[in-house]
Amino acid sequence: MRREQVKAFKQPFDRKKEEDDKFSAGTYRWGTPTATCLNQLAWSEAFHIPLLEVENLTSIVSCSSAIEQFATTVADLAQKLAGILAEKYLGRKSTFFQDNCAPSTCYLRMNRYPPCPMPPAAAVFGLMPHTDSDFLTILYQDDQVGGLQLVKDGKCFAVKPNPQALIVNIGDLFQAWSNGVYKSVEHRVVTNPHVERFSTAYFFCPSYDTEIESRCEPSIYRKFSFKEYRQQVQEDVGKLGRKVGLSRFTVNAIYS
Ligand SMILES: O=C(O)CCC(=O)C(=O)O
Ligand SMILES: [Fe+2]
Repeated sequence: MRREQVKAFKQPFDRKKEEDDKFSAGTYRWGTPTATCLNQLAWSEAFHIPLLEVENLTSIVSCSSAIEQFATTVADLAQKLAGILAEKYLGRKSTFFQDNCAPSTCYLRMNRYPPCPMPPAAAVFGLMPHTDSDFLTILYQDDQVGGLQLVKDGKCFAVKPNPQALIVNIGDLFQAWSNGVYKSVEHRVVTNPHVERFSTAYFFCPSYDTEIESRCEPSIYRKFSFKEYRQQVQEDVGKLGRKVGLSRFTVNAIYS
C-alpha cells in the first residue's frame, strides 16, 4: 500500500491539485490555508478522501487495489471496535454505529510529511497538536520514520514505528458520547529535517445529522449534531487559527 501512496504523492503538484475535480472538493490539501503564523502551519500534504471515492485514486496511481483493500479492512475493524467499546464498557447498543457510521460518511486520509529545513526553534509541526473530530481513528504509521507524539498532562510521548501494529485513537465524538469515559487523545506530528514520512488514517465518522448525546446523568456535554460540531470547528479554525473542540459543547460552555 505504501508504494501506491508514495506514487500518488510523487505526481507533479498541478496534477495532484487537478484531483480535486475528480473527487469531492478539498481532497488534496497542503499546508494550512488559514495559518497566520509559522506555528499554525502544517508541514504536510494529504489526500483526504471520502471512503466511497477511494477507487477514484486509480486516476493518479494506475492501481489502487492495496489502498482500497486497506480501506475496506480498517472500515470493518472500526465498526467492530466501536461496537465492542459501546456494548462492553458503556452498556449501549452497537447498532448505533451500524446505523449512523456508514462507509459514505467515513474518510481515508493519506499524509505525507516532506523533510523540513526549518530549525526546531521555529516550532513548525507536521501536524499541529489536535484531537480528531470523529469517533475513532485507525492509523497506519510509517514503518520506519517516527514523528507521531501523544500529548498527556502537557507531556509528549513518541509513538515508536511498528510495522506490525495499527494505532487506534479515540476521537472527540466518542468522548462526548461516552460522557468522558473515553478520552479523545491529543496528538501531533513533529517534522524531520532529513527524511520524508508517510501515514494513512481512517476516520470513523457519522452522518452530518447524527445527534451526539451521552445519556448519562449529569451529562458533561449538551446534545449536538455532527454537522454543528464540524461547522463550529471550521469557524474556530478560520477565526482563531485553531480548533477549540469539545469545550464549546459542555453544558456550561464558557465560549459563546
Ligand atoms: O501522521 C500521523 O501519524 C498522524 C496523522 C493524524 O493525526 C491525522 O491525520 O489526523
Ligand atoms: Fe489526527
